[in-house]
Amino acid sequence: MSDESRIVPREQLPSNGLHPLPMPVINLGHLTLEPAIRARVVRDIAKACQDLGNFQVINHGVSQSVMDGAVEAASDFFKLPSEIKEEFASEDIRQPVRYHTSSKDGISLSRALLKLYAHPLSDWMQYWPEKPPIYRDCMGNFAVEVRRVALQLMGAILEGLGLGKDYEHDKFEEGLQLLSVNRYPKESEGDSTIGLAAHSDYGFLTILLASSQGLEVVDRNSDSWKVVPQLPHALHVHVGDPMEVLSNGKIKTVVHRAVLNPKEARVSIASIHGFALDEKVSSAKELVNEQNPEKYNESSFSDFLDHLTSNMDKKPRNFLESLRK
Ligand SMILES: O=C(O)CCC(=O)C(=O)O
Ligand SMILES: [Fe+2]
Repeated sequence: MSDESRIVPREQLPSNGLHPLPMPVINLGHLTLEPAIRARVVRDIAKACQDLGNFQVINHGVSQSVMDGAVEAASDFFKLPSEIKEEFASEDIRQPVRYHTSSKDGISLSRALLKLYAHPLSDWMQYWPEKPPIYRDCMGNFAVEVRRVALQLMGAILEGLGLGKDYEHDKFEEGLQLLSVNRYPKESEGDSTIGLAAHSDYGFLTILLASSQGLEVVDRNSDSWKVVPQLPHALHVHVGDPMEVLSNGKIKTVVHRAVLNPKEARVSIASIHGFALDEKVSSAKELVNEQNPEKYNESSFSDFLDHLTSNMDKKPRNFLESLRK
């Protein structure tokens, strides 16, 4: 996603697309069971975050009808005549609702994007599209439900880091949620086989719902691209730059991209979760010591947007790298 991500020169990596990534699948329902079971799930999530940076969740509490409704609303929006969609176009990357199809951001090679601020919903929904008529309800229901999953996961990850599930509780509760609603053409109709080039996200967590396969991630073990399998009823989760900062490098951000699907146009909804616009993220003091000195300077989402704006005309610099001490 253009505004919440950084560009990484990963194009040189071999594409190993035929080999799907072995994907941990976490049963989130087990998080609310007895302490011993919860502790095991927390360990599995912590391991997935540290080893791979991504995993999938099932039994997450977002109903299939809510997921289908969000995908339908997204698809129907992108089918609207251009002049209706273009009403949401803006050069200002701070706009809470923004539509674009150009490759000005350097990473949208063959995609249309509608970016929406989503939390608190009552502040932002009034700016969302009113067409198609199901849009606000369907996307709003998904936003609320997926945010609950994100907060639950964040608690488990913080617990897994040894910080306790309520670490910085208020900052997560009051944090931003952004939806990147993406539409990619069928492969034969795209300008390039890549829809969205390599990047990492500017949120602690991204939860992704997609209508079909197309997401690829860099597998750290083989340093090659791997296809993310599309599992029924599952949501895909990956960590972003602020998680690397908060964990002082214990958890690494995930470089990913979207390739065009050969069989059909594809819609994806990435829900991105961070602190409030001006709230700084720094490495947890509990994870900093003589052996592990603080690796990053603190920054806010607002700093990231400033960074994007000031690098817009040049090849964008990697934001996370710019924070490294
Ligand atoms: O469409 C996808 O699979 C990925 C989308 C994504 O990475 C994003 O919106 O940041
Ligand atoms: Fe992304």
